[in-house]
Amino acid sequence: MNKEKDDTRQIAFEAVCQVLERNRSLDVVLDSLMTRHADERDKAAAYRLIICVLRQKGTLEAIIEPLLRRAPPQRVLWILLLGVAQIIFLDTPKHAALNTTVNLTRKNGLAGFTGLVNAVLRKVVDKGQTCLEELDQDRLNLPSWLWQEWKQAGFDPRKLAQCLAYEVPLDLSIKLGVSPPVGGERLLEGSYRYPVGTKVSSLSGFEEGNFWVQDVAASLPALLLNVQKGEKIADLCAAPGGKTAQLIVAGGQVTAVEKDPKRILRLQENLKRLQLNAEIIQKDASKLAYEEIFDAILLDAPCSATGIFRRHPDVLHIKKSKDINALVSIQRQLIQAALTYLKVGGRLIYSVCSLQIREAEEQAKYIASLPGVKSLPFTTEDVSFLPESLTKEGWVRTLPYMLQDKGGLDGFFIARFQKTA
Ligand SMILES: C[S@@+](CC[C@H](N)C(=O)[O-])C[C@H]1O[C@@H](n2cnc3c(N)ncnc32)[C@H](O)[C@@H]1O
Repeated sequence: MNKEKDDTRQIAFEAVCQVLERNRSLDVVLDSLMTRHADERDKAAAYRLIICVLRQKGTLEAIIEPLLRRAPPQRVLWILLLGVAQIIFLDTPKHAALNTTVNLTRKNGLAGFTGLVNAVLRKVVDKGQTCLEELDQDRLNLPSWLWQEWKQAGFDPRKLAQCLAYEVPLDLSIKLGVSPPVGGERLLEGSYRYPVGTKVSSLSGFEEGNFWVQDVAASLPALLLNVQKGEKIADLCAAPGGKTAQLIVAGGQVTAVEKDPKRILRLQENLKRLQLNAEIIQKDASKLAYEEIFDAILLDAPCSATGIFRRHPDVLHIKKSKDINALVSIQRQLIQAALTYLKVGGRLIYSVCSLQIREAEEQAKYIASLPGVKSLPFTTEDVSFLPESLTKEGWVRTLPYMLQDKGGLDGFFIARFQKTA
């Protein structure tokens, strides 16, 4: 690919195509696309544009739709989304947004649509802001199935959608006995928050492996396992390893299991940087030959990841309601396997970064209904830092609009059980 073609907007366009047409996760897409770009500022600009389109997709479409006489080819629509995002939400000078979007149309074999793109964007420059004020952006930016399911779950979908409007701060988990980099706010034992835009690799102590990036909500499952020194712990779905690191730091002898060969490399790299050791096994965690050997198990199960939509707005578009049932059955296989590997008397934490009750609250009820298992409810002391996350059943349910005055947190569900027989 030549340099001229390979610019910020081209990268954003290709990323948007891959996410929206092929349902690929943005992280995976960026891993390959961003390596083409050496310039850090260009990468940051491309990322900002992609995230904006994915967060505001419903709103952007509603601005564009009345300006079109008929639906254009899908790729022209993606190009329009990129152009309108720059005009309405980003600080791109309007003439630059217009010219570069028209060029993008031409460069991608859609020269027959440059007139249309130009005309639509001119109208958006004139009337876009007025049009924006009349739209229900919250409703538009969430797919209706998520709005419905979140409402039925008792969450406030409007407040959840509003979380898309804010940039997200950086949370670090800090190794025991190490001073956190300056400028952070302590949220929890070992978890510090840094202002929006902080670059982790620029913080002192990064090379030394003093800390790792992990949303404060994501640090709760391992924390709540309450590892005692020397306990034999399994982390069954481990990569990229944020929770594995916590379990090791807490004093556990950790076996980290991960099925995905690429993700296991990241787990290995992360533990290496942090100078932490675990037994690492690349395998399907539901198919291990263990029996009653672990004192405690963390099952941070694969899930729809709808709870992390603020940093990963691609989940709003690539996950569909019908995907959840398949995940529920994988989660159940992992739950059953985990209970086999656990000693009698041992603890199991089940967690998901999902806001879907089928993957969370209903799975906790399922686990509690299994023979030889009892629920170990959490108490207010367990979650004194965020008491509103404690449910009446004794589960922990964090929602992105909790801790709002400090910048919110990811949506997690965490439940604790004991194997009794
Ligand atoms: C929610 S992520 C785990 C995040 C991780 N616990 C952390 O804190 O960094 C779920 C992980 O489970 C892995 N996975 C999915 N199915 C699995 C299986 N059957 N056995 C082991 N790992 C699996 C996925 O590849 C993914 O890395």
